[in-house]
Amino acid sequence: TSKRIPPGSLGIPLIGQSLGFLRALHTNTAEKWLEDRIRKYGPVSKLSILGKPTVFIYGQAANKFVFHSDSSILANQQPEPFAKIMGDRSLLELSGPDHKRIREAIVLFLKPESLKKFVGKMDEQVRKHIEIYWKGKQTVTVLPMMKIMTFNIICSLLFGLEQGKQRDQFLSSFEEMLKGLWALPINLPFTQYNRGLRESVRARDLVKELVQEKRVLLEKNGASPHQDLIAFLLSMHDEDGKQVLTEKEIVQNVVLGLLGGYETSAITITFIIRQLANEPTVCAAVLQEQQEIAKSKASGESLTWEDLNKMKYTWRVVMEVMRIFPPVFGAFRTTLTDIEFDGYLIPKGWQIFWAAPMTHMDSSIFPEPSKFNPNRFEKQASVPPHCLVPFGGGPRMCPGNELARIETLITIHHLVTQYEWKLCADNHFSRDPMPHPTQGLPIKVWPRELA
Ligand code: HEM
Repeated sequence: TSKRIPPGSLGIPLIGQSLGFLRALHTNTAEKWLEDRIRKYGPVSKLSILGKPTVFIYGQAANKFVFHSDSSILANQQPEPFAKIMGDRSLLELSGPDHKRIREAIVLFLKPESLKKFVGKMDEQVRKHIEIYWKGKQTVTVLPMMKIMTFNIICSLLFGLEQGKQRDQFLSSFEEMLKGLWALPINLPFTQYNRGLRESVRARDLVKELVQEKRVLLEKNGASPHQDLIAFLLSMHDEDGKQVLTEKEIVQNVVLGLLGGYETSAITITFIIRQLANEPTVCAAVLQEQQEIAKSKASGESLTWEDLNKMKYTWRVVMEVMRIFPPVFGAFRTTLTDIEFDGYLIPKGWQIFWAAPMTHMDSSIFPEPSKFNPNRFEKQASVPPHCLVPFGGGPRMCPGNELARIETLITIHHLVTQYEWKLCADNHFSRDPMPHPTQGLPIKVWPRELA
């Protein structure tokens, strides 16, 4: 082929530009880091991140290309740390029929019609959380509290695991696993990558035990297939009576669901709380919408699916928070053949890197992009396709988006109707690689006096 490989440099072997990029994420200058690249090399450029040659592409057409290219040319193979820590049978590593089979099974459990019946239970868990961690307190550090809450919700939904020692063991393993994902793939004692690898083995062993316990319970008819994701997947059989997912696939994919789901949701809720403190007018409008819903309920009555569908303004606030502060900065694909994009050749086996902020903060797509303005979503059709991508897009779009919507709306409902708050720390945040506000967002809280 006569096409050119994109401009740029691959840097020092193995390390490439990883350190510079990770530092930029940490100091919350990753958008600028990428903009500098674009100024220097143009819209398509090569670099090396997390151990592999990579091409960075951005914009509406680039997002469409990443999310909708056929999986036979653009696979979801991740950089080495993701692959080793998450395992070779997780959705993140699979493409084609295997991806489709596992994803369809998980989506069947996470689709809105199935999650509807968990709204009451999630409502109960959010109230319990607020009762324990917020009631009577003068200050609350939001992010760690929200991580506990979303971890608990997802643990009971995916694993059927309620509060207790087993669940606490999980939390510490999962935190280390998450940190290891975006580490340099240098496996020496005391590196973050090494800790991530060790904890991933421990976490998978814990989940394996849980799967085996659940299998026994199901065989004795003591568990409902619909009570949690593990029971659901264990109960799925094809026409020949064969279990649709192997035990290894169940283990790796419920771990993926938990890892993909709890910190992302906790961060979204944390940034909403931060934003409501910074934007009194927006906060007043959210309060008004939520009080209308609260008025229609008896004291202590749970929120329902129908209530969530009335939270239209609050949902616009959530979308605006995810536009400006996307929990997932970006992700990778791997080319399975030489492919062409925008006149350049991207060789087989290279990574492609997409980054959400590049369209979220583009003024030709979202006018005055730094301005927090939930009303920009009043007309859904006003957002062009492939531009608002906090959950990705296409056949790999986040299957947990409905679960995230439900837990976020329930939490905001209870917090704004019961409490007021103001920030105790500055507005700064860093990305590790997910955005973390200074000191985890400590706030002063007091009960809301009802008018
Ligand atoms: C606000 C919360 C969340 C955000 C912002 C988010 C974001 C994302 C993004 C951007 C992707 C696509 C990555 C790519 O295309 O490379 C993704 C995939 C995924 N997410 Fe989420 N997520 C959230 C919550 C959840 C929850 C609650 C779950 C699980 C219950 C979950 C499970 C997954 C899984 C399994 C995938 C891989 C799907 C596949 O490859 O087919 N996520 N998520």
